[in-house]
Amino acid sequence: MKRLDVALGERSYPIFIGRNLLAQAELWVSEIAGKQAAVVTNETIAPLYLAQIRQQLEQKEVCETILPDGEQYKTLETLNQIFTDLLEANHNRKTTLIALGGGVVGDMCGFAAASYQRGVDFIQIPTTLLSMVDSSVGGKTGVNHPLGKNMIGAFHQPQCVLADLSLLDTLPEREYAAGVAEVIKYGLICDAPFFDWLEANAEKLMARDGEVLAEAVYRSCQNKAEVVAEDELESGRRAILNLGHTFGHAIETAEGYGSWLHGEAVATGMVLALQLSCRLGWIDASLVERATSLLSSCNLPVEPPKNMNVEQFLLLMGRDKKVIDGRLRLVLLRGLGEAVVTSDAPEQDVVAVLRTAGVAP
Ligand SMILES: NC(=O)c1ccc[n+]([C@@H]2O[C@H](COP(=O)([O-])OP(=O)(O)OC[C@H]3O[C@@H](n4cnc5c(N)ncnc54)[C@H](O)[C@@H]3O)[C@@H](O)[C@H]2O)c1
Ligand SMILES: O=C(O)C(=O)C[C@@H](O)[C@H](O)[C@H](O)COP(=O)(O)O
Ligand SMILES: [Zn+2]
Repeated sequence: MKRLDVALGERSYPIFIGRNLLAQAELWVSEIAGKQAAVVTNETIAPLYLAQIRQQLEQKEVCETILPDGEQYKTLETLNQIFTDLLEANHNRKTTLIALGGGVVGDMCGFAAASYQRGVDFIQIPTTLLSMVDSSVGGKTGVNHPLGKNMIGAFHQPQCVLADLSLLDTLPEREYAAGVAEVIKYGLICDAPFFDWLEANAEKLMARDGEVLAEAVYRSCQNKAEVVAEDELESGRRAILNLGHTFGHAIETAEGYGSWLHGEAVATGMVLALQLSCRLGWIDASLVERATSLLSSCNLPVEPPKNMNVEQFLLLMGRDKKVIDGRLRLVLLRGLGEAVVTSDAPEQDVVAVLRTAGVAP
């Protein structure tokens, strides 16, 4: 088992990474300060792992919420189910919420924890690769709105993150690949040696080789923890974690949340962001090719959907949370491992990149 710490002063917390960690109560049950705990999970994960959680929480007064499964349920309406269950079970401000699931459950449980009785503790037990390497770390929580992705939410840090790699044994291939997109993101934005290592180990990573997987999760969390520690509330540098997301969120929103997985939309979004960086003369075409080929070899899409047009992209990208004074702010690369947040990309170049990628006007 390996441990990393997210250094945020009094909000600091550990990330534990290893196999068979659920059974190690000293790592996470010890973080529950009171006698009440509430598990939030979904209908797919509950039959797989809820019994193991219950076993560890025998001494606690436990409330359970089992959400419907899917990005399309990451909404304010579904969130209310958590509040209703907590209130019916008389949970007070000393309760601790436990997110057992992927990024959807984690983001919703985290937002419930941020807002239930004005804020209670929560623990992240991520069950997907994506949630282990990204969404469980850093305290971004929230839900989608039909008009935009993650538009309602709060920053709320967990008490700890338990990344139990054995839970990935049941994760479907397509979901696993979606997580790999966010892993590759770290190499591109801030860790060139990690990108080189991923190129060399892509086959083993996709085969879920134990050592390679553990290293990929560790390096990803380390990179994310460093960025978050520097800029918890995204007033500056943290936005680099959004590489590909302005394009990607537009795809997810246009497709109605769910037909494109988040990681898939980010993969395509990163390719578009790199193509734009290249068009502006900031990176070589060879880097765009390397990234595209790595993402492709990990079974990720690298071309935008054929049913979206440029107008739709620009409308949805215009609602991105990074927009200031009506100007798009994009995460682009100045080199491998050198992401920048910029409003210097002219709209005509964004349009040209989309058109070259086959998007209709
Ligand atoms: N807060 C953040 O910083 C952050 C970062 C990245 C992504 N996100 C959000 O995370 C979400 C995507 O997360 P995700 O990719 O984990 O998707 P997800 O939560 O929808 O989970 C993917 C699918 O896998 C199933 N599943 C989960 N764990 C499983 C397991 N161990 N075995 C079998 N099936 C399992 C789920 O039920 C679901 O059907 C998006 O909403 C995205 O916006 C948030
Ligand atoms: O932690 C962050 O910061 C990120 O941007 C990580 C992203 O991978 C993640 O998808 C996040 O939810 C996007 O946040 P948003 O603020 O662009 O909605
Ligand atoms: Zn993301």
